[in-house]
Amino acid sequence: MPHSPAVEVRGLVKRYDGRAVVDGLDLSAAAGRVTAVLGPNGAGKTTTVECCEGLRAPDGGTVRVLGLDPVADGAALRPVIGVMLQDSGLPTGVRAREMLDHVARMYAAPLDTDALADRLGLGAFARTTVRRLSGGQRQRLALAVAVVGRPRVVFLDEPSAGMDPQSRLAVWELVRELRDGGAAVILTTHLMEEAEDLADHVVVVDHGRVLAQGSVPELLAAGAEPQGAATLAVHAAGDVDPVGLREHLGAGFAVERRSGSTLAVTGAVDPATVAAVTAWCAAHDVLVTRLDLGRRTLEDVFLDLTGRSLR
Ligand SMILES: Nc1ncnc2c1ncn2[C@@H]1O[C@H](COP(=O)(O)OP(=O)(O)OP(=O)(O)O)[C@@H](O)[C@H]1O
Repeated sequence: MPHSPAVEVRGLVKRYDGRAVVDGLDLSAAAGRVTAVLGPNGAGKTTTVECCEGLRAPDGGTVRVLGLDPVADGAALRPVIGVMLQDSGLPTGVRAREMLDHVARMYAAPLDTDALADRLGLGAFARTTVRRLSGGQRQRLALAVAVVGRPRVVFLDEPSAGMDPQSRLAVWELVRELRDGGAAVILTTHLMEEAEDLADHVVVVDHGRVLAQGSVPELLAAGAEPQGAATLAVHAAGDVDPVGLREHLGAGFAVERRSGSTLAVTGAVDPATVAAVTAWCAAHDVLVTRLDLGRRTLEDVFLDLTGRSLR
């Protein structure tokens, strides 16, 4: 029998003030898989996820979670889904640990709250009210609350936003365990590293539509450089002028700014190109701190698909 997806979204439309912020979006997420939804600010990720959670009613299309309609069948779904909202959504006057224990009591077979609190480091702020938690602490509590009921489907909206590196690693480990335990995990993120590390399936959305989807290797392969071309990332200690370097390298090379001090040189990069780049940098008193050849990242694919301008 074919395996039906845990979450299936077909032709989803959601309008605000007559404007479609989700505009015919298709998405499916399987059990035992992490599905990452990526997209620029305002792309429609949260709106899509909130339609799956039953928090918003679609204006068009269908959403099914474990075969049920999240709005009409909300009561049946609530015990088997876990939700971590972007703004945590937790009541602010309750102490952190009391909140977790209270939610745990609502489920038939919750996780051991001592162990969960321990691994997410909640002990340090167990008696602090939600209102007084730092952003990262609140995120950790919201994640614990989302998973304590052993959900079959977990929605995590930017789960590691604002977290320190230690917390992020703990979150990633927990997400992998949920997946390995058979849950369908759907997460939104702006962290390409998070998607590369965790996701079995990546869905890139913009303007409320899916631009591309697949595994990370599939997306990287689909956006590969033309035959013979490669990208050399030039990381420098200070600002680098892409126009000057492009003129120095001549026709056949494109030079783009990736961030203030990183340039991407694309073309038929050979040893002479690398020498020309470092010679130009030396002549302009630019200290090169790192050179990376070739490895296209998910961020490259994302920027190619969604453009480089701010929204
Ligand atoms: N309740 C609302 N009323 C009106 N507009 C809304 C409402 N909720 C969301 N929007 C608009 O819908 C669009 C999509 O928002 P959404 O939160 O889904 O984007 P997102 O991809 O999650 O963005 P981000 O990465 O910034 O979290 C935005 O332009 C937003 O302003």
